[in-house]
Amino acid sequence: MKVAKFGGSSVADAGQFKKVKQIVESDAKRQIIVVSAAGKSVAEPIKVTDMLLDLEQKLVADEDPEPIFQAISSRIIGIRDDLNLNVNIEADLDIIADNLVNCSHDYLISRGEYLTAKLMAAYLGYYFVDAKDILAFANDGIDYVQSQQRLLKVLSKHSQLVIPGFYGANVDGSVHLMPRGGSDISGSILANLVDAELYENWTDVSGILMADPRIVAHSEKIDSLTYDELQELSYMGIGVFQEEAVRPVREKKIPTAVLNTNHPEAGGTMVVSADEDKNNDHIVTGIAGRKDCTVITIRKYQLNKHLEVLQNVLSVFQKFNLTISSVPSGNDGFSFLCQHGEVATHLPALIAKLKHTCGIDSVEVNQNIALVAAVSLQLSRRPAIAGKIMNYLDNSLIHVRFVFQEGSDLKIVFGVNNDDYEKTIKRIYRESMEQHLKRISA
Ligand SMILES: Nc1ncnc2c1ncn2[C@@H]1O[C@H](COP(=O)(O)OP(=O)(O)O)[C@@H](O)[C@H]1O
Ligand SMILES: N[C@@H](CC(=O)OP(=O)(O)O)C(=O)O
Repeated sequence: MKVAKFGGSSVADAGQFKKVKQIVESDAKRQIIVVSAAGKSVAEPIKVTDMLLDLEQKLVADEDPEPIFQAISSRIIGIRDDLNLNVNIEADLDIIADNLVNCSHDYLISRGEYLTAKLMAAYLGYYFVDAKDILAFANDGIDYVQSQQRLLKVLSKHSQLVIPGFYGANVDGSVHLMPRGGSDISGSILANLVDAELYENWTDVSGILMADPRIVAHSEKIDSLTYDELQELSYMGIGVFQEEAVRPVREKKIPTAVLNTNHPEAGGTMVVSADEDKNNDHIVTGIAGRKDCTVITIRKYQLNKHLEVLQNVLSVFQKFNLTISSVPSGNDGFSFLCQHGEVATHLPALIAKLKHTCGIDSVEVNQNIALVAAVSLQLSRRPAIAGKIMNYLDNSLIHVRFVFQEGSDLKIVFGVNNDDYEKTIKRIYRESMEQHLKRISA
């Protein structure tokens, strides 16, 4: 059995639905279909999920939600009518409208997936199952045992299912929403639950590219990479596969393919375990990064002898509810990396608290920093690669503010100024491709 997840771009309109149907019907093993909410297309500049978020804003601001609700409804009804489907989707829209005022955030934002899956099930002639009746979430994440029991029960009666992505249910039965891009996670969990022979993640690019195609035009495709490499790339920000979607497939070593709904014939990227990976001749497997980081460096003379200071500092970060990664910077210092958007409003209060309650000698803040990571299994085997990349950047006059290697040595991260972000990615890409071409022609 195969689990196939189709992203928002693959279900953006009736034309995309037709492509999905062709793909699904070309392989009888594609029995579990997961869909995102209708996403962007040439004619539709906004994802339904973002329209729902706008709708929620209107409700919070006590403004009239009707125009956005109508826009969402006409998009969904438009797909239904273009496909000549006999589905009373108005009944579902009425229920959502009735619930608007009192419903939870998770319920409202998940309705794009719910409605899109209803249409897809009717179009494919598959059985619709609500994700909240399958994916059970407890406090510490997905409950695999309960979710599997529920899924197998449905599968014993219906062998072809469409399930909305992006949500499941809490213990009390209410909707549990996943992070943005979460349909990838739903598909991956479902693949785990049925021990799928393949998890297919259908999107609008022919696989995972070595670098973001919006930065490096005609970037080389990664033919295969390991779960760990994908995890690192996703963590660093490649949008094509949600970071939390790696674990469920890795746990059961389920081969995972990233494929293009618009060009199924083009092939894609295979994600496999390290012992099956064939992509050993690139010095860098992929490059990813993100802008707008804030680096907060604390210093304390002989910090290694005063670990209680670090403990105090960490508890301050915890109080402000910040997601951080931390890096030792020399004997007496420690740097904490945060996303600017998350830390900006708290910065003055955070700095004051760090200065006055933690027993540190100094605190320094650097903003507008971009992180760029080169990820490769080869980095752990050939440490000199890190030095080579540093050389390329130095030759390009890119000021590297700091470097660290982490993630079981699979990734080396360069901190550069925001303005150098694209240039850094392009430079690492160009040099690693040149090295690769030299190696294969030698
Ligand atoms: N390294 C990369 N390889 C492929 N796509 C990437 C990469 N980095 C960023 N992307 C972007 O991710 C997009 C696909 O993710 P997403 O928009 O979530 O698709 P979907 O709607 O199918 O879920 C691509 O259109 C591409 O612009
Ligand atoms: N619709 C949700 C979940 C999702 O996975 O979407 P997509 O597959 O289009 O990235 C979002 O926009 O975040």
